[in-house]
Amino acid sequence: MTHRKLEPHEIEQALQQLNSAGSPDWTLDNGKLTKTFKFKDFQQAFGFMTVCAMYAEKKDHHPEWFNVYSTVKVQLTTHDVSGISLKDIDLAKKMEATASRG
Ligand SMILES: C[C@H](O)[C@H](O)[C@H]1CNC2=NC(N)=NC(=O)C2=N1
Repeated sequence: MTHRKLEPHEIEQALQQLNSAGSPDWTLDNGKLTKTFKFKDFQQAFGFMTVCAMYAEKKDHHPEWFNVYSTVKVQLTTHDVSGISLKDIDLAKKMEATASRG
């Protein structure tokens, strides 16, 4: 997995890809790949976080996130490169797949 800091046009392309499947929820917010996931209840939200946490640990790439009941706001960035890398895109894709699986 690449560590290179992505160029703005590459991030734009990745955002379009991430959003093409569903609603245009992924944005670049303060230099971070951001989305607020809404679930049915806390159990669904925490189940999502559990799956993503194990994936993050396996990949050694960890999200910033904020959970209130059924809402999980995630902010992805790569500290190593002070920006967005393919690691963030990969984690975002995993989060999409996990959330849509329910
Ligand atoms: C030492 C360890 O590999 C690094 O600190 C990893 C851990 N998790 C990480 N997570 C994120 N989001 N960015 C990083 O640069 C990062 N680096």
